[in-house]
Amino acid sequence: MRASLIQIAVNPDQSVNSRREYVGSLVREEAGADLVVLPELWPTGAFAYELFAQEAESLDGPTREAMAKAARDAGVWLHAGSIVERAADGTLYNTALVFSPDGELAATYRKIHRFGFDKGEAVMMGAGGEPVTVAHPGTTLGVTTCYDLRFPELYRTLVDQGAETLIVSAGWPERRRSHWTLLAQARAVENQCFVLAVGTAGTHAGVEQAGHSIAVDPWGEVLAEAGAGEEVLRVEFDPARVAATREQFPALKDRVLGLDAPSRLR
Ligand SMILES: NC(=O)CCC(=O)C(=O)O
Repeated sequence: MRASLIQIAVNPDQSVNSRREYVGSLVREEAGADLVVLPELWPTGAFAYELFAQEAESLDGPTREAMAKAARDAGVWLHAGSIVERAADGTLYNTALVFSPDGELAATYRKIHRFGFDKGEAVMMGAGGEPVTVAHPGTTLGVTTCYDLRFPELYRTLVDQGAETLIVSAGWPERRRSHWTLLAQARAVENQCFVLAVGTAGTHAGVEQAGHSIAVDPWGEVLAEAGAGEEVLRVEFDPARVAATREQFPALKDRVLGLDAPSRLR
């Protein structure tokens, strides 16, 4: 599998329309990859809350159109990051879009864990409720978005649904970069999966982004890591290593089920 993680610098001086065109051209340059992955909410930036209502779009909107065309032109599977989706009832969701190489929308995923720390996303957006896997011809993908990375139970559910390669499409701040790297490796080790985690670069809405997109193997080793700036991180991996790792060190077989009691913190 050849995967390209496109770490976009969300430049607030660029219009959303011109960023769509630009990102489409970056995807087209990855023709030949088996999978291309974009970060969370790259049209606006994940922390540009003041733009969410204005730039919200339906699942038939301009980002879908631009990314379907880019996937088709490049002939690639494309996880096109996420958009601010406006549902038919007016609710906003942070929704990831996955396209097959013919430009068909193969899957959507509404982010389940909304970022509540600064009250932005958790106040403005609805929560998704459906874990999503995608049957890519090379590997089963588990689709997750940014803050989800802190919640291991979602990843366990995806593994139970057959996920072998866990995607984390993010807009993660520099302030908590050590958590990003640590959690990406933890999700890989505990689930004996590949993790492909792509973030944004630059600064938007006053929040410096971490960059440092990362690919981790099922043993927790870092296969490739980006720097802080805009970059395409290209990585090759063999999905058969998931089954091999699980056979050689069968920790998942020793799970004790039924420990997921309701949280006392709620
Ligand atoms: N957009 C996000 O989900 C931000 C997550 C984050 O900053 C963190 O978990 O830390």
